[in-house]
Amino acid sequence: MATVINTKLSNGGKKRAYVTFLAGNGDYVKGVVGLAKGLRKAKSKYPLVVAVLPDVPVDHRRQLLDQGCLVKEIQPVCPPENQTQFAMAYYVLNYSKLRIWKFVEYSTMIYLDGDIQVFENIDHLFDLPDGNFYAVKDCFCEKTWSHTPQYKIGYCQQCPEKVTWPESELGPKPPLYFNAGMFVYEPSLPTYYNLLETLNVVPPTPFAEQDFLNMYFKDIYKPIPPAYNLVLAMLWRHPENVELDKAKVVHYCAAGSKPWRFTGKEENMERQDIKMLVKKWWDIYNDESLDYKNINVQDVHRKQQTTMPQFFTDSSEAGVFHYAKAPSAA
Ligand SMILES: O=c1ccn([C@@H]2O[C@H](COP(=O)(O)OP(=O)(O)O[C@H]3O[C@H](CO)[C@H](O)[C@H](O)[C@H]3O)[C@@H](O)[C@H]2O)c(=O)[nH]1
Ligand SMILES: O[C@H]1[C@H](O)[C@@H](O)[C@H](O)[C@@H](O)[C@H]1O
Ligand SMILES: [Mn+2]
Repeated sequence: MATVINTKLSNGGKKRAYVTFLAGNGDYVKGVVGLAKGLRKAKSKYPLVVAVLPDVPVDHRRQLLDQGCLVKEIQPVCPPENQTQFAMAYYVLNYSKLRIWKFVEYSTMIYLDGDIQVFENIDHLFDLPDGNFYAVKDCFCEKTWSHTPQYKIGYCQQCPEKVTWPESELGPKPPLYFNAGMFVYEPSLPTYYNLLETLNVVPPTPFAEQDFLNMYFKDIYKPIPPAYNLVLAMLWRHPENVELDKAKVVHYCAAGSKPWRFTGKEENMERQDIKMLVKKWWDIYNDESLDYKNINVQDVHRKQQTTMPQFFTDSSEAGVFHYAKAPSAA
């Protein structure tokens, strides 16, 4: 049976979509293609919007359109000039993710990093009550966190009882901190403009927009279970908090774990659970039956009408794109 992608995306007048982010001409496009196919395999009812920076080449955009994604170009967002050392040099790019708050044609969106795979349907997260910011608690135990007091004293919010937070020396315990590779949010123009204004007066920090979003949404942040964003380091840092067979969403964020670059040589990458998860990612990526063109083959009428790649052409302000039909690749 053909899976019907709900291009009207509505639920009682509310439009919903998944959204990811793509920058550059490197290999992250593979991650996004894999994600589009994973969402299809999980029978997600809602489409995947890809917010692309202008430097994403045409042939990569084409691959995404061919996978049924909605491609929307966004302009880069740059933090104020500063000497900050980002945990990874490229994290500065991720401030551009803030543009997804202006996708107000949708009432609720689920953001997913390109190095995430969805193995089970998570559409029910769209039904969570409005007014909150939902995401999974991060872990502070990997070396990328070595700049933080948490790392230095061995404190992690995943096991807060192990090391007591030294309030007298470091002040009040820090608020819960989420991983920004996956979150449920409501696009909003007032929030969008306020995010950008606030960014201009806040110095950049090592985890870039992840730190910034944590600061900005700390009062409305509601943690959701780790099954909705399994940060791989949890497997060796906090195995007691992980139920691997229940993980619906896996985030290949540990050093050396990106499936499309996987060599198995980096620390922890020889683990059986990691190799199994990398294989599961490849099984989806290589599964031609999950390609958009094959999924829609039985729905001839709909194919004629709506499966043509949709190009977005700028018609209002920079970065806001509306689509126009373009010739089919099929
Ligand atoms: O060259 C690149 C680099 C990144 N990305 C996009 O940016 C996302 C974030 O990059 P990573 O997945 O490599 O980052 P991590 O998962 O290691 O980092 C974590 O911290 C980051 C801090 O900037 C972000 O918040 C990110 O969402 C969060 O999961 C990628 O998934 C991808 O969607 C690209 O498209 N091209
Ligand atoms: O938020 C971070 C980020 O996703 C890193 O890339 C990952 O290595 C860390 O484990 C995680 O805590
Ligand atoms: Mn990631």
